[in-house]
Amino acid sequence: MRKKVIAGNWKMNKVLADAESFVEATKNNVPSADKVESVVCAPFPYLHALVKKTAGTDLAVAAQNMHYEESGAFTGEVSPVMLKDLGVSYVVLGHSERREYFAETDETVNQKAHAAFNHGITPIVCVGETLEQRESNQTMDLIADQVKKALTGLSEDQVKQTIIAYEPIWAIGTGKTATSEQANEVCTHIRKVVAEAVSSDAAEAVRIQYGGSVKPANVDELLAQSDIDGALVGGASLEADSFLKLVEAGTK
Ligand SMILES: O=C[C@H](O)COP(=O)(O)O
Repeated sequence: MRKKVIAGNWKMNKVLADAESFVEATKNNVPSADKVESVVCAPFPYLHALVKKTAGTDLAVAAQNMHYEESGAFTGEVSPVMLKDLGVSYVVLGHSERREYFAETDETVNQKAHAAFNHGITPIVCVGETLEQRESNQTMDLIADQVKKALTGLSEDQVKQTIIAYEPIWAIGTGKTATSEQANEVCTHIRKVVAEAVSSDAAEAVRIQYGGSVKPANVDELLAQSDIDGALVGGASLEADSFLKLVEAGTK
C-alpha cells in the first residue's frame, strides 16, 4: 500500500506573517508522517523560516520550482544546493503554470528531476493536458510523452521515489474537477507508462497525485481511486482548516 502524499501549493500567495501563522496552526495538527505525507509548497522567500518552524514536526516544506544548475550566472534563479542547504525536502517541477508562463519544457523538467535527486530532494513532477488536447483525444499520448521525458535517465530506485502529479489544466483553479473516474483513468495510464518505460516494481511504487480543484468535499472520493495516491492542491490549501481536512483524508 502506497503512502498518500498531500501537498498544498500556495503558488504566489501569502505574505510572510500569513505563511507563518498557517504553519503555526497546522504543524502540530497534521497526522503522523507514518500515515500520510503532509507538505506545503511555499514561495522561495518563506522557505527558510518555514523549514525552521516545522523542524521536528510532521509537516514538510517544498519549493515550487528550482534551477537544475548548482550555481552560476542565472540571475533570479534558485539552485538545488540552496534548497538542500535550507532543509527543503520536496520540489514541484513542471507545474503547468511554469510550462505556460515560464517556458518550462519536458527537457528542463527532466534536468531538474536529476538535479533534485542529486541533492536528496524529492521531485513532484507535474503533467497534464489542456481542454483542447482532451477534446481532441490526445490526453493519453501527451501524458505518456510527458512522463517518459520527465523520467528519462533516472534509476529505477529514483523513479520509485518520484511523485507524479496529474493535473488536467482545464481543472486547475476553475472549480471543474475531473470526475474521480476521469482522474483515475489517467493515473492508471501513468502507472502503465512507468511499468513499460522502467519496470513493474517502479510502477507499483511510484506515487501519483491528482490535482485540479481538489477540496475537502471531493478529496475522499478522489483518494479512494485505485491509482490516486494523493493530491496537489492549490486554492483549498491556503486556509489551515481546509488543509488539515485534506491531509486527514490522506490517512483513510
Ligand atoms: O498545484 C495545484 C494545482 O494547480 C491545482 O490548483 P487548484 O487546486 O487551485 O485547482
